[in-house]
Amino acid sequence: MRSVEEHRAAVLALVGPTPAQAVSVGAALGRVLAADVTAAVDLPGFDNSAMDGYAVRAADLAGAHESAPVVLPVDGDVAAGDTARHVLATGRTMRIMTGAPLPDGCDAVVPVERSDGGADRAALTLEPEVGRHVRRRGEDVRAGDVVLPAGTLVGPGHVALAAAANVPEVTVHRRPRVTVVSTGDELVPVGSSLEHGQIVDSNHLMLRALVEAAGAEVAAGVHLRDDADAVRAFLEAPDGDPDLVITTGGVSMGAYDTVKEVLSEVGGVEFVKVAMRPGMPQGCGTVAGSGVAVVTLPGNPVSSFVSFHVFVLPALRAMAGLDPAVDGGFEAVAGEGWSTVPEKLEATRVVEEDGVVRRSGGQGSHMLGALAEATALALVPAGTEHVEAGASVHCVPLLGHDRTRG
Ligand SMILES: Nc1nc2c(c(=O)[nH]1)N[C@H]1C(S)=C(S)[C@@H](COP(=O)(O)OP(=O)(O)OC[C@H]3O[C@@H](n4cnc5c(N)ncnc54)[C@H](O)[C@@H]3O)O[C@H]1N2
Ligand code: MOO
Repeated sequence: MRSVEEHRAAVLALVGPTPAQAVSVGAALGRVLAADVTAAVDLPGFDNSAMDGYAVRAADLAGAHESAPVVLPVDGDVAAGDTARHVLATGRTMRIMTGAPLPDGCDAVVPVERSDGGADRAALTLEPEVGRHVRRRGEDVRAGDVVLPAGTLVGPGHVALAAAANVPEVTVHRRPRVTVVSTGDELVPVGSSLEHGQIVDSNHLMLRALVEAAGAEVAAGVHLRDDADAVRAFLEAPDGDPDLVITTGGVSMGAYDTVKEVLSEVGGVEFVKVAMRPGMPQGCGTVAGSGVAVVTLPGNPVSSFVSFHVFVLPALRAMAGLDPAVDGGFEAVAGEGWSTVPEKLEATRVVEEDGVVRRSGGQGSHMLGALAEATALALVPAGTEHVEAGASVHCVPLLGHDRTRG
């Protein structure tokens, strides 16, 4: 049997980073920078006031105090957005608002709270030091600084910084494009009236949701019956011009396991047993002839879900320009004991709260009822028969519950 690491490496070998493209900074959320972002302007762009108050020359307020105000004539206002260049004369003040450019000659700001609020003459009760309540040009960022390095997964704060640095477009990796294929004669669309033996094609919607939750794009989605010709025709020329095709179902030992049957015949895709539970039957490769990269996931819903996290997610990260090895893994304490199979790595679906994990109900690979509550996978290594209550277990967060991916 192949180890989890070996199969993950085989899947990763199929893919590489997607090409770079320019996008407007406002559309960069969730994308990975393919090039450094360099500030076009200083931040702040000009010396400005941190307070609503009075622009002053600090030396004019020597000795000012609550009990000994210094009264200065007010030479008008400077508001945020005022583009005029004002000059502050010695022995005078101007009312100034937060973010407004400092008049030439001004070296401090007295907050309005330390005044009588006068508009023509103001009594000021603070003796400020030079620089008090002043935000200096370039104190945060200098024009020409690399503010975001290539490889950054763009979050809201990164969008804000690039925009403030007056960078209208950034270069990012194209979102990985994934075509999702579900297979099986028993499957019908959600909302159908179910005949005996039929089930809803939930993996299809589940895998689409996982692809999107991973920040990738669903290039196309299709359900195929267990018809070898239809499966062959689709996999040789899949819809959506995808970077990767993921299939679910039809990879085990059954008489109608069409994906395995067809791709074994076409060639280029290897079908293996991986020492993992759930998710033992797996396949991956490039379809001979077309060169389409395919990862074939098992059909059992929980197996498919777990396999996506363990094998497909690292590949999507690599395609997006991220480090595939970063998985947000964390150590937790088992809040209860449970048995596992010693021959395989067991991906127990768990609920994590305050660093303590418990199983999320039944662990059967068909049990979506128990899966939905899970927040993480506890990865119990092969060789373990029982996880003892109180033991430390290594966990990875499920998509939507990630804490430290990036
Ligand atoms: N004789 C053996 N039988 C099985 C083995 C084995 O080693 N020897 N392995 C078992 C394991 S482990 C798994 S996992 C499954 C994998 O089977 P397939 O990938 O071939 O999947 P199917 O047979 O098509 O379906 C399995 C199961 O999942 C349901 N299913 C399939 N697709 C969907 C979907 N899109 N949405 C919802 N549910 C789906 C399907 O109805 C079956 O119940 O094989 C075991 N058997
Ligand atoms: O591995 Mo299957 O994936 O155990 O149900």
